[in-house]
Amino acid sequence: MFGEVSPQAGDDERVVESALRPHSLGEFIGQPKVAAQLGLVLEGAKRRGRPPDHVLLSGPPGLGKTSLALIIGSELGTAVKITSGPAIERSGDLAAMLSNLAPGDVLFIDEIHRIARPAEELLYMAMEDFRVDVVVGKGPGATAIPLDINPFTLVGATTRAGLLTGPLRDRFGFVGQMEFYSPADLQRVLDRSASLLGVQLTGDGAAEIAGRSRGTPRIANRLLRRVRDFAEVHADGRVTRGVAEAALRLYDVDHLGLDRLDRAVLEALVVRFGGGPVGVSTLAVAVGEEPHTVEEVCEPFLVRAGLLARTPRGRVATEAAWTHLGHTPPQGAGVLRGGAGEPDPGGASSQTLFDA
Ligand SMILES: Nc1ncnc2c1ncn2[C@@H]1O[C@H](COP(=O)(O)OP(=O)(O)OP(=O)(O)O)[C@@H](O)[C@H]1O
Repeated sequence: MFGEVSPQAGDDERVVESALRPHSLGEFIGQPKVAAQLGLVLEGAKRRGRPPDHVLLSGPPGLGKTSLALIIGSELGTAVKITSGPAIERSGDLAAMLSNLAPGDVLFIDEIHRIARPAEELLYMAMEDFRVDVVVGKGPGATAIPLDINPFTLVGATTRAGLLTGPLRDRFGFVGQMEFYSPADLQRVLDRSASLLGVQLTGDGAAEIAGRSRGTPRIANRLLRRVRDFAEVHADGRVTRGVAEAALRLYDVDHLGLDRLDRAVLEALVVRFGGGPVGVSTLAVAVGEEPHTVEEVCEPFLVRAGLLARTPRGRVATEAAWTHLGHTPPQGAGVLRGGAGEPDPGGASSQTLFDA
């Protein structure tokens, strides 16, 4: 049930992704607020010689939550055991995991909002008192035997902090809200990755890729690898602005960084549903995707980019979305001029991503 810290050999893309991970807070680019706050939490714990408070990291996929969980382990000099909410099917599985932790270990639970309810309840006592109740027997004769476990630090990651129950959220001593990265920080991520991969990346090439990376380091690194392929096959291997533009055109990544699925969502919203409002499930069916993929992968960025708004009545395309897709926005009232709906679940500020 525990995942390995290093991914399986043979899975090239994941091996590269792991190789590109920052290993210390000093190496971790961007997220100045979370990094500074977390640095303090870890330093305080180290000085006291005690495991730090439990940490919840929240934000859209690919912003560095797993990287930070691994960094917490390496900064503390302890092992990190990895699992995920959906992988914990029975509370007994979680009890076994918790009782196998060595003193001070970090337990990383990705997608913690998807943990089953009985396992979540077991986690409460483990987080607070470092104890679990092991239930022996079934039915009316069942008894709960309390079992001490070693002090540990739970690091939970979630793309949907709002779905966490109050009691679980309250047991985290530190909550880090990850923000989308600025283009300047993404350029630094790209420069670092290029030097680790031995790719010649020019400043304007990095700027071009950064501007199309949806504020997300994982996407920046993925685009860099695709552009590198293009540079090696169709050019002299150097990643310049021209090479990046040509490669990303080939891979259907537009100048705002929208990919095929983002555009399909916007196109369905604008063309099939006249700009909305429409429910997320209907929208997901229209593009042949799972509602949670549309909600957790596409929407945070589309909202942040001011292309889609979440309103109490459903999803609505903004005027910018109509224009971006090459359609004329309907005239008159009712067309939103910016992402004026519900705030981005990633918690990103209202600063536009495309101002650099
Ligand atoms: N601050 C950063 N500096 C440099 N590289 C980063 C940073 N954050 C993330 N990355 C890169 O982005 C990749 C994705 O990061 P990570 O897996 O930690 O994200 P995540 O938020 O856990 O995503 P998910 O929730 O989808 O698992 C990493 O392999 C790493 O190469």
